[in-house]
Amino acid sequence: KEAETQAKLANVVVLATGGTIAGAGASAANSATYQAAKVGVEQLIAGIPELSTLANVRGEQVMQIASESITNENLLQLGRRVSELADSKDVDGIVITHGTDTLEETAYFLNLVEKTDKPIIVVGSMRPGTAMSADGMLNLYNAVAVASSKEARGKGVLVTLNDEIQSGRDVSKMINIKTEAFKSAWGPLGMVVEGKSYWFRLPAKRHTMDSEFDIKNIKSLPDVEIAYSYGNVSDTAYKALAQSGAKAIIHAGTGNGSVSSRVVPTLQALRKDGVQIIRSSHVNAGGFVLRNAEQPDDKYDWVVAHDLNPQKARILAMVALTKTNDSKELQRMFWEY
Ligand SMILES: NC(=O)C[C@H](N)C(=O)O
Repeated sequence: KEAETQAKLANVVVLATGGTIAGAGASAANSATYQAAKVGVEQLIAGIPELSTLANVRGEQVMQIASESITNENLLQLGRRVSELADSKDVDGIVITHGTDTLEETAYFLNLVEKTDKPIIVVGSMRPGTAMSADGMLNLYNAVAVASSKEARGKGVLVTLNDEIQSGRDVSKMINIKTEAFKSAWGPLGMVVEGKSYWFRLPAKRHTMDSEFDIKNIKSLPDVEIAYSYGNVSDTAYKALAQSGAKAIIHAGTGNGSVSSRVVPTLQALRKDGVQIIRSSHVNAGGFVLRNAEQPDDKYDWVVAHDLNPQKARILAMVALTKTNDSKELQRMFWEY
């Protein structure tokens, strides 16, 4: 009987990378002061016996780090492991436990490069498991529920926190002290309640199966850096980043990606030297940058990131640059993904 139930359940692999969801604090009152990346994947899974009613779950510790320290090498390592598992007929869904600081970057990266329609869910938590009212347990339970469901197939990489199912492309960490931390300017795709998912909308941008990028063809990622803009900004950071070898600079601009007149001549010169200039916005609730609005992008041969925030624009620029260095092609990709 037990073997029969097991055979019917989906096979879900939990790839653990660290973060607060694997964090531990000195006391239950420590919701904000703790060490990330302390608890191993086996302990995380064992802490939620109810997972066994959702799926046959097994864990793998891919790395054990706080996500602010993730490198391009880590991204590639994780991406390759996800791809191997997705290719296996014994795996129905993949969950990645991850720190929340760069969770949106990893989720978007996987959304671009994984050629599979199997569910890939990235999950984190805002409080360590040792804290009162820790959120990781339910977030992980929800992630496994979504990963084991047929309805999650073909919807791109998803993120489950705070009972919501978000698109890995759109979602961003908006606040660092609430469990309601992850938002998308365009709204969640659905909700998970008591292990069941309820869907309301679908992602419109190209992803996974429909993407022209494939982790199997990516050997390394080029250097793409971000420069932050504000009143009285100087061109020092832009110049230094270019000098250190950046192939593209994401301008984390004010408002609609506007560029200070103090910086425009430098960005024009850098573009002439071959550096791609990509205008994004750091406004909090979601930027929306349009070509030739605010700056003459056609004339300067710059690219706009549209609604991608600077950190997501960096991910797409790196992946795109593995295929092309043509600014028109880059712009096409920024509209399509
Ligand atoms: N809530 C978290 O997971 C934050 C942590 N610094 C991390 O990203 O690993």
